[in-house]
Amino acid sequence: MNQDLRQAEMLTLSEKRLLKRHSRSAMAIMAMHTLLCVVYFQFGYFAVELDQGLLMLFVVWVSLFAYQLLLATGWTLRFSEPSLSLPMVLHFMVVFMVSGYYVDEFRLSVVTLFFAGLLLASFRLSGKVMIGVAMLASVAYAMMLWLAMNDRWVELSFSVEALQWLVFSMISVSFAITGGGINRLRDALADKNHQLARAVEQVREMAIRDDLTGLFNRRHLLEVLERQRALFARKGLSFAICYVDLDHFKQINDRHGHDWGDRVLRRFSALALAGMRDGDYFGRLGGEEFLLILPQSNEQGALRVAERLRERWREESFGQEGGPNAVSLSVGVAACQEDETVDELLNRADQGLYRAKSGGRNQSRVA
Ligand SMILES: Nc1nc2c(ncn2[C@@H]2O[C@H](COP(=O)(O)OP(=O)(O)OP(=O)(O)O)[C@@H](O)[C@H]2O)c(=O)[nH]1
Repeated sequence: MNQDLRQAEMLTLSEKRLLKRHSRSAMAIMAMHTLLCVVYFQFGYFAVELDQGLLMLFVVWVSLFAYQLLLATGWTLRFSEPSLSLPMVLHFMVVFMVSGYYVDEFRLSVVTLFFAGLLLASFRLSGKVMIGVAMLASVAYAMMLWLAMNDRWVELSFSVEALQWLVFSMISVSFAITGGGINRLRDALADKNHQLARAVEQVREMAIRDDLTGLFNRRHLLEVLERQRALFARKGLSFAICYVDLDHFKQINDRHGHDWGDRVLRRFSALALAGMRDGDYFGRLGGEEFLLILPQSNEQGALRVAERLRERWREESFGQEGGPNAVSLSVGVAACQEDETVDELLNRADQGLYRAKSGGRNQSRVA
């Protein structure tokens, strides 16, 4: 659970980083466009008055900063497409077409940066949406041209302007098609990453689980014990263990077959797991031996847990299904002592188990 939360947090963090990069690129494109317009204005090619031009600059940059702010705060993460690439590229389109209207001599050059916007959007938008945007841009260019022609018909050459429109439309569609390809590659890569992450998670699970029962395996139990041992040494958090062994298990295999032995092991695992407290650890050490690790427990508490498990297990019977009637268990209980190693603790619990076995089995003993 905690692992999932951590992963989700990391995903959100990397998504935030990507969004910041995305919005910085958008700002850079608009900054270049602004610079170009300012240069054309200086040389008298941008046909607006100074105050009108400043107002346009103000509107463009305020809206861009608002977009930047939404992205930087992570507010857009609630959307399925948090970079807002579609509104961004449409915003570029409107701005570039409006400036194109005012620059007759270099019209195509001021709308060229729209291709950079398309390329940026292609990291997020599907091929179909990209083609749609490119067609819309082509229509917007034609409308802008129609308005400019209406206003300044005598000065403009229809054939040159129409040719430039054609070039713009063709390049837009080409960018959209290439962008669609980039997008598909990105999706395939994301898919592969997802599969890889799942495979890593499966390998991790396989490394800590026992094949037959699905419980934690010996290696993981020893890791947990070392961790509990360190917590005890550092923070004084005590813990206890129950070393559990099914009685006369060899006879089950011998009389009822190995499959029945496996079935009993699985049934016992499920029963023990079902009765466990959150925060406790239960696993199979090997064969018919199991280990219960009880954080923040002393030996009396652990003894109660062991006895409860023994009682519940005694009520299980496989006789009606053709298996053994009742299988008892023996438990060795030990609480970790200061300066005791994990090996020493396990040995002590094993001694308790030995005493339970030699005392007639079907009982728990504290060591
Ligand atoms: N079915 C099955 N049997 C297993 C598995 N692992 C170990 N065993 C068997 O468990 C039996 C353990 O026998 P012993 O160690 O003599 O212990 P026991 O018969 O339970 O006797 P006590 O522990 O003294 O009560 C052996 O026959 C092993 O072959 C397993 O995964 N599946």
